[in-house]
Amino acid sequence: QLNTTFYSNTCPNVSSIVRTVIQQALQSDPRIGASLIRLHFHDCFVQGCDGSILLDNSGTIQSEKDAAPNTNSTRGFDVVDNIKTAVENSCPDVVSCADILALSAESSVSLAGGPSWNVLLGRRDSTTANQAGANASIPSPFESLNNLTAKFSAVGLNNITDLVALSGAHTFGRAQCRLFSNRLYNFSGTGNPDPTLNTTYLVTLRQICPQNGSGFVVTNLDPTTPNTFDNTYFSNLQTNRGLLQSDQELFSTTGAPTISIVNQFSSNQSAFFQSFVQSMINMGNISPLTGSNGQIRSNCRRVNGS
Ligand code: HEM
Ligand SMILES: [Ca+2]
Ligand SMILES: [Ca+2]
Repeated sequence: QLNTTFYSNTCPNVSSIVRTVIQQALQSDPRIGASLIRLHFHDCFVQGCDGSILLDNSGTIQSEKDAAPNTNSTRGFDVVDNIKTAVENSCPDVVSCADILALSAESSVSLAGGPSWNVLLGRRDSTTANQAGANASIPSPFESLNNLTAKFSAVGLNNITDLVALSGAHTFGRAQCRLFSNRLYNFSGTGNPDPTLNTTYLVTLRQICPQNGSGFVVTNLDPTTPNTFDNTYFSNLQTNRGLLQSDQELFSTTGAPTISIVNQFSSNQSAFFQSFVQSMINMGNISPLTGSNGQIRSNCRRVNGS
C-alpha cells in the first residue's frame, strides 16, 4: 500500500530536506538521530505508524508523550517541528508527520554510518492518540524475552529476527540509570548484581549510577561505539555488555532462538544491516492510515482545526 515514490510529484526533495535538518541538529546534539528513530518505533507500536506520538495534550487528546515509556524519556519533538516547518516551506500540506518520522529514522541511521534504504511512504496522520495503548504496547526494559517477543508479535512482528535486528538500534543513543540500575545492586531481590552483567562494565556503571544518585543521569547504550550505527551492540552482548536487561536477554536467555541471531549479526555486519533494513520496513508497515483515512496535519502536535 505504501510506496517509495509517493511524493515524487508533490514533494520530490522531501528526503533531502529531512536529512539536511537532521544533519544540522547533529552538529549540536550527537544523540538526536537515536532519539528520532526511537520516536518512529514508539509511534508504530501504538495505533500503527500514524504520528499519534506527536500529538500534544488538548481537550480531546491524552498525549502518548505522558505514557510511562515516553515521559521524561522520548525527545526530539522540537527537531520534528523543525523538519515539518522546512518541509511545509517547500511543499505545503502534502507530507504527513508519520512519514516524517519514517524518513527521519532512515536519515538518522545512514548519517550515523548505518545502511540507507528507500523508505516506503504514503502514511497519513491520526486524529487520535492512545496513551493507555502506549503504556500497554511499548516493551519495557524489565521484561522477559518471552514478553518482548509477545509485544512484537502483537503488532505483527512475528519473526524473532525482527526483535533482534531492531534491538540493534541500541547501537547508538543513551539510557537513564533508572532504567537499568536494578541490575547493578539488587537484581530481582537477590542483593547482588545481575549475574549476566560483565563485572568490569558493572564497576563503570556503578560509578555512573551510584545507589543514591539521580536516576535521570544517562549513559551510552553501546559502550564501544556510542554514536556509530554498527554491529558492536551484538559483540557487546557476547561479552555481557548489554546495558538494559532486555538487551542482554537476547543472548543470555538459556536456549533462546535469539542467541544464534546475535552471533550471526556480531560476526557479519552486512547481515545485520540487511536484516535491520527489512525489519525497519516491516515496522514501518504497521497499520498505516492511507487513502482518505486520517489527515495531513499542518502542525505535528495538533489535529487540524483544533
Ligand atoms: C526490544 C524492546 C525495546 C526495549 C525494551 C527498549 C527500551 C529502551 C529504553 C529503556 C531506552 C532508554 C530510554 C531512556 O533512558 O530514556 C531506549 C532507548 C533507545 N531505544 Fe529502545 N527499546 C526497545 C526496542 C527499540 C527499537 C525497536 C528501536 C528502534 C528501532 C529502539 C531504539 C532506541 C534508541 C535509538 C534509543 C536511544 C534514544 C536516545 O538516546 O534518545 N529501541 N530503549
Ligand atoms: Ca502511532
Ligand atoms: Ca555503535
